[in-house]
Amino acid sequence: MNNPNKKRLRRTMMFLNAQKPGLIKDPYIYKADSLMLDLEDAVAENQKDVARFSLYHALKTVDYRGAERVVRINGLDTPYWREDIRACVAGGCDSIRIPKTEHAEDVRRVAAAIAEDEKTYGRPEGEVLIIAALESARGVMNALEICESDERLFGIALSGGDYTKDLQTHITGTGIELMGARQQMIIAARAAGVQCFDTVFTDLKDMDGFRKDVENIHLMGFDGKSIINPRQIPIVHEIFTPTQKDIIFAEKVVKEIDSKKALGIGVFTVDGKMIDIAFYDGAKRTIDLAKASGVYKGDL
Ligand SMILES: CC(=O)SCCNC(=O)CCNC(=O)[C@H](O)C(C)(C)COP(=O)(O)OP(=O)(O)OC[C@H]1O[C@@H](n2cnc3c(N)ncnc32)[C@H](O)[C@@H]1OP(=O)(O)O
Ligand SMILES: O=C([O-])CC(=O)C(=O)O
Ligand SMILES: [Mg+2]
Repeated sequence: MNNPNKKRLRRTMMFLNAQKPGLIKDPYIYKADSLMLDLEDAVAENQKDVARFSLYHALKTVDYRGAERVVRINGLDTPYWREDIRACVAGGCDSIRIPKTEHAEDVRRVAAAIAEDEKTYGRPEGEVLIIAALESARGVMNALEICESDERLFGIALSGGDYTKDLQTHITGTGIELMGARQQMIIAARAAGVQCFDTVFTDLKDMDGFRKDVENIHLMGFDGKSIINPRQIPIVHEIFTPTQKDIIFAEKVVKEIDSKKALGIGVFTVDGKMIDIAFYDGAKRTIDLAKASGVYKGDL
């Protein structure tokens, strides 16, 4: 089960309420990398069946033009999650987001249900992937076991609203209250070789605060961010896409390391900066990210 989509580009993962046909009929126009159709907290309790029905038909009929179709199902402590998975798999979704994940076993329960439904609805085994949202102190403490829980899991995401509630604090806009969780989660994700995503920023009036938040999580090593509104997309894509200056430098590093290696030279400078083999993977990653983002013009 080696699904190449596990590593796809996911700078922006945009939530939209599956209850609203006006939102789910054509959200690909905004060009988020992933669309997260929500059956959980954005949907009122007495609208769960309506939202699931509408989601199924959207998955069946709308061409999302290459955007990943992720569905956030209801929690495993609700009566809805099993039917949610059936609608997702039968409808043709790409991935399932598990909310409020606390243990590796939560992921394995969802994976077993997906496997059953893939068989029933004739989909290839392993096609539907999983992302686990960590929304509590226990979930964050168990980040590594969750990252290593199942082959289908491509990543974990911090869900700051519920997480700060569990910590008995609140979202401040400064990021102080999220520091520990962010650090622990990115370390766990990298140790396990899966992707890691930051939480939503809900103050749509504070675009400067949003930009600072994105800059910080980019520097911490996150792969992308959950977002709630199309206006947030260009800022995240700008920060998460390598600049032409970064790309040209990375190309020089890769080419120089390759050619100096043949000459038996291990350490040298590029544009006045010391370079050795330790810089190779980082430079390669910049080029791969540039290619995936569609901004690479070179020949590597
Ligand atoms: C803590 C959590 O659990 S977060 C996850 C659950 N939350 C969600 O799913 C909320 C997702 N976001 C939204 O529903 C909306 O952005 C809101 C309610 C926050 C704000 O809505 P608005 O005030 O209408 O936003 P805004 O004026 O910027 O909308 C501009 C356009 O973008 C569309 N739009 C807004 N948000 C989204 C979205 N998430 N996905 C797709 N389209 C969207 C609007 O429909 C509007 O389209 P129109 O110009 O054709 O009418
Ligand atoms: O996943 C997210 O970022 C949104 C969410 O559910 C939370 O903040 O609790
Ligand atoms: Mg939540």
